[in-house]
Amino acid sequence: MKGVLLVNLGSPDSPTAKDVKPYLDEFLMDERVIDVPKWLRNIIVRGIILQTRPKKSAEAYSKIWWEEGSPLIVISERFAEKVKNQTEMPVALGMRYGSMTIKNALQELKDKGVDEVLLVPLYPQYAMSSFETVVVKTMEVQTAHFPEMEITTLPAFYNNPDYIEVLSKSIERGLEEFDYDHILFSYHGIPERHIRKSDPTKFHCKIDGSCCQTNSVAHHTCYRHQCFDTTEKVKAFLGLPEDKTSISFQSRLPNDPWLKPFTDFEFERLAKEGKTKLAVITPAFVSDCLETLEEIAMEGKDQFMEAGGESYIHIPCLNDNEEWVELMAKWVNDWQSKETLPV
Ligand SMILES: C=CC1=C(C)c2cc3[nH]c(cc4nc(cc5[nH]c(cc1n2)c(C)c5CCC(=O)O)C(CCC(=O)O)=C4C)c(C)c3C=C
Ligand SMILES: [Fe+2]
Ligand SMILES: [Fe+2]
Repeated sequence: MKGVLLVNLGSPDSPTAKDVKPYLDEFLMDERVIDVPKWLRNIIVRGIILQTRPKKSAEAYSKIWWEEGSPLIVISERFAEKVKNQTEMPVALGMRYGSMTIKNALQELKDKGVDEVLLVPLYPQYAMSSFETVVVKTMEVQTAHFPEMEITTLPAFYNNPDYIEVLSKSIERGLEEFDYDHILFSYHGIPERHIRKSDPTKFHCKIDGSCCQTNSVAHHTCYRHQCFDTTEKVKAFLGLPEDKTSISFQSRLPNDPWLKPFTDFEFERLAKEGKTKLAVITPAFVSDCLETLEEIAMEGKDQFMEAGGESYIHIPCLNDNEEWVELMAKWVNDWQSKETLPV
């Protein structure tokens, strides 16, 4: 029998340093996130980052935590529940890190008689630190515990026309009541090195896109160009003028070169250039989370206003929006009945 496994990033169990620490330990000790030899990762993560970050992160999580729990988890659960209502197949939800494990989710599917699974990493763009680690972890769990299960992965949907339409319409709704003079597309950053590592052509990512024009693998452009592609397609769908939009990358750790321009620097640049009414969208995330609710909606607003901005909104992610649920249900049901996957 066929079934669906939705996987998102995960969150700590509570917004306390005690629970944030083991969560960050699992996250940052992932070799696809901090991609250095294990001995060095140990020193960087356990010897340096985990000494101070859990307290700081716990404070940030406290600001956005809901009564029901982590926004990312609660939203993902609502989304999964709605998708469940639109398909005959069993649907389970797992997280790459934290206590809602992929293993438990696969067990839930197995208990319902599932032996053919459609794995849906809940990331529009393909990065080794997001999409790829979900796939690798799921395959490891499958090999170790569920060898009889067959797993198929839904590809990154960053440029799928139906996804672009659903995303664009949600942005349009978000902009209805807001008189903007600029829209910033802020994507999660990654170290530049990750682009080179997961760029299928193994060349440096080039601004004109010539680095990654091949269809030989599932993610036929690098993460950075997938972000550009999502942006360009939304701009085309909504007819947004070139001079009213730009792209940036948020969230970074010190020491490595990360993708530029940085979102926080862009807030200052835009305000100084006289773009004082700013709308920010975050299309690397399908559900709102710490990175959108705290870093963009709260901190970002303060940074922009302090730099001279007059008005600011963060347009929510797709979350459990009906059109997004319907699209996901269409994708999974097409896989069930016709064996087709979105392209
Ligand atoms: C959109 C996809 C994501 C990519 C790519 C990604 C890469 C990446 N992230 C870190 C470090 C941290 N990220 C943190 C939070 C976080 N990251 C994503 C998504 C991607 N990360 C989400 C959805 C979230 C929010 C989780 C939530 O519970 O709401 C954090 C934890 C918070 C903090 O301390 O700031 C860290 C740390 C790295 C190093 C990286 C690529 C190398
Ligand atoms: Fe992250
Ligand atoms: Fe590229």
